Amino acid sequence: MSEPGNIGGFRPRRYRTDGGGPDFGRMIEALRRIQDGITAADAPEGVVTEVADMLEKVAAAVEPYEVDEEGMIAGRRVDLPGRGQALIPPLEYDEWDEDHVVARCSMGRFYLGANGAAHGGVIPLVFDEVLGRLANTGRPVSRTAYLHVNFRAITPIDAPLRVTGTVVRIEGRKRFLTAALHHGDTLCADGDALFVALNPGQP
Ligand SMILES: CCCCCCCCCC(=O)SCCNC(=O)CCNC(=O)[C@H](O)C(C)(C)COP(=O)(O)OP(=O)(O)OC[C@H]1O[C@@H](n2cnc3c(N)ncnc32)[C@H](O)[C@@H]1OP(=O)(O)O
Repeated sequence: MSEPGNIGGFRPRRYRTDGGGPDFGRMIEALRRIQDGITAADAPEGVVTEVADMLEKVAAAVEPYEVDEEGMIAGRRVDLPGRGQALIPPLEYDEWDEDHVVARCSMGRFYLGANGAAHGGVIPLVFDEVLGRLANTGRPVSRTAYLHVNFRAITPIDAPLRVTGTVVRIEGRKRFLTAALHHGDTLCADGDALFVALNPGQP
């Protein structure tokens, strides 16, 4: 798999891989475990109080190191699952070029909607993430103008999922892409999106 370090027109330092600094990946993995664990737990009062105390200490430990967006690590570590951003399911990329992408992920309890199915809002999040990165691979930066999603079957949590994305065509500033999400042979969701390349000065 080849994955560009400098995507689209974003400033090069915005996207980074491990530079040998602090183990940010380990911290985000721990945070993902906390998200899943707390979501899944029905703990007794003493444990809830103890965990709340610990989490307040965790928050207090990192808050002095807040930086502005330009200096952030989360969301910019393209070598980490989900770019090191705990909102995004931990996507791992198997294939990547300027025309298509194939990724894997499994969504934990944090992403549960109900009855074993992933929350419906997570699927557009996954598609926007995968298609956004694909749309901007080797091209000037674009943003999502629309993203249409069809929910074809429930997306199970704690199960291996496959996400594919394809660039269908490009017309000037407009990039049309499609996405699909499978569990085994089951098509769980598909979608199509328009990304529009930004004009100078557009945020
Ligand atoms: C490693 C890092 C990877 C990062 C991955 C994450 C990527 C995530 C990507 C995102 O989620 S971005 C956040 C969500 N999207 C936004 O916030 C975008 C908000 N909208 C905008 O900023 C503007 O609407 C946009 C830049 C998309 C377009 O505005 P413009 O004023 O530049 O475009 P304009 O209105 O001139 O339209 C350009 C063309 O697109 C067409 N168009 C625009 N919006 C459309 C729409 N919604 N539906 C259909 N066509 C649309 C429009 O008709 C026109 O077609 P023609 O050139 O053929 O005339």
